[in-house]
Amino acid sequence: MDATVRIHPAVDDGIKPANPNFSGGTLVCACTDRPVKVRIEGQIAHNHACGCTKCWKPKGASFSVVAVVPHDNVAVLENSDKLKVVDPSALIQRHACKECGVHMYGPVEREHAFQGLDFIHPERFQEDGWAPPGFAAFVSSIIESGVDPGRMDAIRSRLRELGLEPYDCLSPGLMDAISTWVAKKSGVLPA
Ligand SMILES: N[C@@H](CCC(=O)N[C@@H](CS)C(=O)NCC(=O)O)C(=O)O
Ligand SMILES: [Zn+2]
Ligand SMILES: [Zn+2]
Repeated sequence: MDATVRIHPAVDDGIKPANPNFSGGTLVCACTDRPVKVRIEGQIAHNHACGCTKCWKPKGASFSVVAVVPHDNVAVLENSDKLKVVDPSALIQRHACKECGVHMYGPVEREHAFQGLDFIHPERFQEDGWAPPGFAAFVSSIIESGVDPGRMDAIRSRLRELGLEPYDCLSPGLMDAISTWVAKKSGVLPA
């Protein structure tokens, strides 16, 4: 394995398996003073590495690790006054801590296949046991953050070694789900 290619701290030294008894936890931002705390009920879904420029990445990481949970399972526990929406025009309303910059949760409120889901970064859980990432999305997008295009073969190989199949958009299953939603909405497929 070429471990010199750094992807993200949650995967670089081996991916931890899910605890089947994980029933939720608390996400905490990086502030030492008055950290934002967000309670998540239940296990996360569709966890993946994302290479896009919009998802929050820890320092030095080329990918984020991001998953979804139903919006009703998300509750801000402490210091909500520190939260600000990064880009109000985006599909994902990423609520970031104004001080440390960590994205705490990102609801999809717009009419979309992902409506009702919130995007979260499970590495911010205080607890272990969350479902590990299963694929890598928006891999080519890391070039937009300044990664040398000549490193892409090595990065895709490393992702495959880690069991994170690389895709330049979302995984086929999620892309199919989005297109199915669009086809049913337009009426070309029965609802
Ligand atoms: N190449 C673009 C891709 C951005 C993108 O489409 N990100 C995906 C994955 S998170 C998305 O669904 N974005 C919706 C949003 O940002 O609201 C970038 O890196 O900025
Ligand atoms: Zn913070
Ligand atoms: Zn992303």
